[in-house]
Amino acid sequence: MLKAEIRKQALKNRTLLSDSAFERLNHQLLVNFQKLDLGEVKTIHIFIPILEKREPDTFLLINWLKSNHPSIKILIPKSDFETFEMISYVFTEETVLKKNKYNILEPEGGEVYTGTIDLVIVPLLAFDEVGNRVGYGKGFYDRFFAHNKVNKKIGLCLESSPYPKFMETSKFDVKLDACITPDKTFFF
Ligand SMILES: Nc1nc2c(c(=O)[nH]1)N(C=O)[C@@H](CNc1ccc(C(=O)N[C@@H](CCC(=O)O)C(=O)O)cc1)CN2
Ligand SMILES: Nc1ncnc2c1ncn2[C@@H]1O[C@H](COP(=O)(O)OP(=O)(O)OP(=O)(O)O)[C@@H](O)[C@H]1O
Repeated sequence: MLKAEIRKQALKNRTLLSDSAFERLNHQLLVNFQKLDLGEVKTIHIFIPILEKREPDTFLLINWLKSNHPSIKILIPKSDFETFEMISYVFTEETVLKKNKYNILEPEGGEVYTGTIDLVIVPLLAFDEVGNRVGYGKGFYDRFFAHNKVNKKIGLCLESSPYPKFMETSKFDVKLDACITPDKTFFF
């Protein structure tokens, strides 16, 4: 199956989820996220979800981090749709979020972070058995990994099974170290 077809199918599957199924899957993602060893982690880059598009509810993860790992610096992305690059902003109680034209909440002003990032949580539509990913297909995360120093990349996916290894890979594709799904976490 081509990535474009997988993307289409995964987007469709998401729209078919009932509210209660979506809530249950998000809770399971949180439980599996809580099992990660965050001992060495000082900075986490995490996306703010487009809940109306049924993206994994990372607010649950962010709130858990704030309560249980208050010393971890939380970074959120701001996208430039001309260059397809993302900039990292420090997410604090003072951060003002504003919707961009794609309905993504993004920081307005605040502190830009340019140092090493210990862990990036990556939004996924699907993934394969060796850690290749399918996102929206604009290459934001591939560019981000090419231009930033990142120690670990972990995907969040509402679908619990990997696809067979994608045949279609490009030199820009950066593999995940792990993928958290509602059923289990896969390590690659
Ligand atoms: N919540 C969230 N934030 C994120 C991402 C993401 O996947 N989820 N990104 C990950 O890259 C970056 C933004 N990437 C984007 C890539 C493509 C489109 C886009 O083309 N949207 C179209 C069609 C989307 C669709 O097929 O449903 C649209 O909304 O009209 C939007 C954002 C950074 N922030
Ligand atoms: N570092 C880079 N420089 C230039 N182009 C890039 C770079 N990284 C990725 N791209 C381009 O961006 C597009 C990404 O498509 P791909 O199907 O891999 O997206 P994806 O896996 O869904 O990823 P994402 O979630 O990052 O959008 C490809 O056309 C690729 O050539």
